[in-house]
Amino acid sequence: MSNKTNRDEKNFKEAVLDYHRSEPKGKIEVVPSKPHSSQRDLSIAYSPGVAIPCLEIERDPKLAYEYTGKGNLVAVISNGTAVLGLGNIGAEASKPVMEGKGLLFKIFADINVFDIEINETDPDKFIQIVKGIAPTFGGINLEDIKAPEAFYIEQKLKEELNIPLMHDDQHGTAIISAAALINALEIANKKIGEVKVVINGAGAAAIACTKLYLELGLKKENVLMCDSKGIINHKRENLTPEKLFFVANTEMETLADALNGADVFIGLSKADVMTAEMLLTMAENPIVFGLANPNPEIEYELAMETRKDTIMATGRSDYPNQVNNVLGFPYIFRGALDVQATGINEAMKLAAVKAIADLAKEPVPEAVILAYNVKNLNFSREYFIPKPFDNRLITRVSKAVAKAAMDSGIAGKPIENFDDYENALLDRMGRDEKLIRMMQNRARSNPKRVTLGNAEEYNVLKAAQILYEEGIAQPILLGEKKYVKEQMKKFGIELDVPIVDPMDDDQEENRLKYRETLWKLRQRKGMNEYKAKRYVRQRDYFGPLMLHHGDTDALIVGFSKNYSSTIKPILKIIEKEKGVDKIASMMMIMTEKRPLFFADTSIIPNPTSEDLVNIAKMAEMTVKTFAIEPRIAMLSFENFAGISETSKKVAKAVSMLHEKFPNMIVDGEIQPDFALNADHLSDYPFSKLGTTPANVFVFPNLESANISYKIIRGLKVAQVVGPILMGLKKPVHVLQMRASVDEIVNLATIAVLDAQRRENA
Ligand SMILES: NC(=O)C1=CN([C@@H]2O[C@H](COP(=O)(O)OP(=O)(O)OC[C@H]3O[C@@H](n4cnc5c(N)ncnc54)[C@H](OP(=O)(O)O)[C@@H]3O)[C@@H](O)[C@H]2O)C=CC1
Ligand SMILES: CC(=O)C(=O)O
Ligand SMILES: [Mg+2]
Repeated sequence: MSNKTNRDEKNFKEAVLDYHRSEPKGKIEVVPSKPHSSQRDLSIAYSPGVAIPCLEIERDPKLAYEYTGKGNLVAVISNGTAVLGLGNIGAEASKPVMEGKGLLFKIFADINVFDIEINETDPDKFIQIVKGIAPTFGGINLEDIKAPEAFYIEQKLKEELNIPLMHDDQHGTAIISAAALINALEIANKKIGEVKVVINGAGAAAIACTKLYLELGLKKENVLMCDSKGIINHKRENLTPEKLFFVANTEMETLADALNGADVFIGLSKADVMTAEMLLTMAENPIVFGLANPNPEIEYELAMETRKDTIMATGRSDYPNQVNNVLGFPYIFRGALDVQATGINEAMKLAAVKAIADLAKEPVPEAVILAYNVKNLNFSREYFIPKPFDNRLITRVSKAVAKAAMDSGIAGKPIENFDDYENALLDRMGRDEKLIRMMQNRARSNPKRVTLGNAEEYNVLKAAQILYEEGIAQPILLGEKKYVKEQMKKFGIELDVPIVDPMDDDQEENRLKYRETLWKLRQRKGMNEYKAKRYVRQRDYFGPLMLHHGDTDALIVGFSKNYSSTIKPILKIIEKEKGVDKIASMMMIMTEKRPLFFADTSIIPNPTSEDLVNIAKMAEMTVKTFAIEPRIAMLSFENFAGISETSKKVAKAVSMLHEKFPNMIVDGEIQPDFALNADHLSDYPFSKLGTTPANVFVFPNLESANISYKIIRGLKVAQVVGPILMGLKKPVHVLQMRASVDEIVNLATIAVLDAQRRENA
């Protein structure tokens, strides 16, 4: 080991210990979930009030799910006999792992955990203890208990308890590795029914994994299983029933023998037991899962150096394809708890395998790509299993598991509406993407052609891929064809959509048509035919002209140019809507609770009262497109006082709005914190806003609007969508410079809805 590696390891060790000992020590704590500040609160939370739910539960034990936290509480229980790959280190020493699991349950699936380390190695006594504490919990996750005791313990407890219970090292590992195996086989172009598989390890994880692979089609005669003594063959004596099941009729003895010609190696044993020489003897495109923790059976670098065609997964987060049960247990328990399943059966496990395997083939959201600091993730040798921070796992896996529990008849409380359930899952995780999802669903019902400018840029290409694959829009890429294709290749983005290059020969007809139009539109504004001919070869003009002619339904531009130079050609070509004097723009701010809309954020520097009236009216109409009732606050830095010049301007706009549009919910001038707060609003009973907080903010000038949303964007406290251009006859929107992939996808989605609205108008 080099000095550098030594130093890195030492630093890492210190960092890990610091993390664990910093206050509050450990990784999880108990937090009250109900009010507790008054004497009355305490008399309800505890005696005497608490006796009432106690008696209710005595009458009907199922009511424990109603009146206590049981339904969302899982016990993570170990006796410390097979902790990671560290072996029998004892109950107390296993506590950091169990607390860690508690943390993962909470952050990934909002499940509360008590970690319980039991100092008992006798299986029957252990079972008795777990049974004794079971009433506390909605589910039980057994962890790091050594084989063969683990099989007996789990089996007995499953028979005796009727809550979701799973030994995660067995089934969690089986589920995730099976999903990875299905996908790795697809990449290797091999069939599960034909491959030769070597399983190294014959413990809890290995036995359960292999059994699940058999259910998926693996042939038992194609399996060679090895334990610490070598291949489990017919010559071996004193085998446990679990090992006996896998006895192979072979004279071969060693792992090296077994691997000769094998297609797949699954390591669930110990670090470094597989050598480069062994790997060299495997069949082509060898699938190598080195899953021992913390270090795999063969180091990733060594495997890849030895054979370039290796398709590899490990249990580690620092290499591609991490097979870790964190991809499964939070979501499997979430789904099982939510339907009050009486167990975790094969149907639920298989549903989880499929959901996880399928997810790896879908385009990866930008948030995940950013979390892993990579350029792109596409289904490939380097990515065939979803990443732990993929926030789609909760909806995909939990839904699949809950549904399987219902279909297989073990759900105590079936889910009535899976769309509502999906929303509840997302709400639980505090990710308010509901509106975006609703918008995307509506876009999908009638996807429109959306032309994306600057198509050579990665973010634009990635956004186009998502829009296309998710069926939100039919993207058209506007850019230099050759370069766009090169970039697609470079980023591994495969996308079969039209690429429009204004310079290309195949655009000659359009160039002529657009030249004529541009000249006619602008001939009294200094445009001559020669200039028009030149301009139509520029994308800034070509895109708006496509839109003008209906050769695209919507246009998204501006990724790499500033707003004002991007918007100029648009305004020369696309007319304003009837009755609109000045166009304006609006940002949608996706706060945790609900969306807010800010206008005008980028067009009218110092609006007059009349301008503010128009901005409010256009904002009202646009917000209605999202099926949201607009409640408009006309902002200032005073509340209904009209003292400063700014407030006077706003107050005048408000009185014009009240007179012209008596049904509009609009008032001011008001400060934003008052407009957002029901208590503060109640001080102004005369206001049209009543006591329901406003959701649309019309700012007194561009500076305040622009600065406000940029603070939010910069702080990353809420997703910002827009700017949504208001007042033009056609759906065209200008991106913020260097917009993120999500921002482009969201704005394109809005453009599709805009196009749909105009089609239906
Ligand atoms: N990546 C992941 O998600 C997961 C990884 N794991 C890892 O899998 C490993 C096993 O865990 P688990 O099944 O719970 O533990 P067990 O104690 O139940 O099983 C360990 C198995 O490994 C075998 N073994 C030990 N040394 C060797 C060797 N040199 N060659 C072949 N086999 C050997 C043992 O053989 P014998 O029977 O002869 O004692 C035993 O069968 C651990 O490293 C663990 O970290 C586990 C769960 C999830
Ligand atoms: C990941 C896990 O559960 C283990 O290594 O034991
Ligand atoms: Mg474990």
